[in-house]
Amino acid sequence: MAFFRKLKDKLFKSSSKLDEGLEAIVADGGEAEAVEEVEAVEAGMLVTAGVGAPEGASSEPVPAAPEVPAPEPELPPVPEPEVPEPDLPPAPEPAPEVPPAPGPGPEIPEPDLPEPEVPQPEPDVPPIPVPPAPRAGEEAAPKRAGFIGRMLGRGEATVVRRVLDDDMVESLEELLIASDMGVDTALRVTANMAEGRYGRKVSTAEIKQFLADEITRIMEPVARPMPLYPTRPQVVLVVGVNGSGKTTTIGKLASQFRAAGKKVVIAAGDTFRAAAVEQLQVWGERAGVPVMTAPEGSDPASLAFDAMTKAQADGADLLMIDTAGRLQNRADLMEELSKIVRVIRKKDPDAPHNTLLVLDATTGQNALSQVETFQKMADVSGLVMTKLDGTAKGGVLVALADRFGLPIHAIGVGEQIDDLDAFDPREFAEALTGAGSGA
Ligand SMILES: Nc1nc2c(ncn2[C@@H]2O[C@H](COP(=O)(O)OP(=O)(O)OP(=O)(O)O)[C@@H](O)[C@H]2O)c(=O)[nH]1
Repeated sequence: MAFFRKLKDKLFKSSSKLDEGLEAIVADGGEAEAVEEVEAVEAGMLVTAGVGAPEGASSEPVPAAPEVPAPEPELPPVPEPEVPEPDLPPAPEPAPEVPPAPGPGPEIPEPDLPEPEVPQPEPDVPPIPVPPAPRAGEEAAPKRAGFIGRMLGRGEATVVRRVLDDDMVESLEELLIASDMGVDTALRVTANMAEGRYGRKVSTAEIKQFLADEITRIMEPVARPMPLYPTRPQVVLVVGVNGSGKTTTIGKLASQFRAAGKKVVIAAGDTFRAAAVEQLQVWGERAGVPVMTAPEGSDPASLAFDAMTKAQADGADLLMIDTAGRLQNRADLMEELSKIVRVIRKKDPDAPHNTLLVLDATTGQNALSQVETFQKMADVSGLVMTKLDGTAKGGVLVALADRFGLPIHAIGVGEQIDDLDAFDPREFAEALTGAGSGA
């Protein structure tokens, strides 16, 4: 899917941060297992040594890691080195030139494990990329390098798996909090994900998929495009703090609505800054949509009223009203927003039909307080999250969905006119966690 690829490419910062963090967590205390042992574990034939699986845990099958071939139920519970692996490419042996595996992914070979804790020198093996900032007490990178190094040396197919226990859950919580998911949401996501899986061995690929599934579950109810009504004009008020991307979003939306055959009018409600009006005019030109303006410093509520009158007279389908960026702690500016709403309701008591709050993903947790404040002032009906490209804070979207349940109509992933798309929870979750990336 083209957009998925685009989103994955553009969400690289969040994704790589989570990717690397998850790999480090699994590697820290994880053990390399031969692929056939993994198969056996997935088929429910092996019991994790030293860890008592809680009652009920074994009743839930562990989803197969994407890179692992189908289970072979007839295998004995102990890995048999002599079991052939016809579908594996012959491993170069030794393979010093093989670059270090970036993930637990197409993992490397090792039938005669386990004896993982015996560190072996690997003078000829290139160093593994060090995962980011290990948390206090973690020594993920060195351990992982040892394993992978030995695996590379042997050229045999293995996957690193770690028992899902309290320590691992705690590390996952910290990682999700660091990705701006917020404490409450991070705790809920990890708890739900771990439920029924305690005591099981999981690979990075599986953890990513479990997380993506849980995030998708939270996000699905809020993924709704902006509703269109038969009312003419449907008034769309666009609000948000300075620089959140309101003007850009209006330009992108206007372009899409126009392409869908809608007659659109834009009102440049930021009458305080001449530059803002000019910027909107540029977007109007790009989108092929007229932009109504008012002299600098004039009352934005008055412009909104005039724009309503014109849009009604012209039979426009949509009137999109830009507003000045306002900080949520500026009571005077927030009051001015209320005035715009009061005035346009003189023309249509149901207006605005949509109040879009545009949030900049890079502001992280501050987005939560912005929603709270704007909800009080402007009865927000939906969200647009911009600048998801290139931020490590994409997790805030999960927190927003979890806490407010407001519809997310669209996400911005760039500055170009077509860099706005419908919000797809599955694609977002997989892009955020790196699931399905082969790791
Ligand atoms: N990378 C990226 N940049 C964006 C996105 N959306 C908007 N921008 C950029 O963010 C900056 C601010 O966008 P504007 O649309 O001017 O924001 P605004 O909310 O209208 O700003 P004010 O009028 O100051 O309140 C511009 O440089 C945009 O190009 C996005 O999805 N991704």
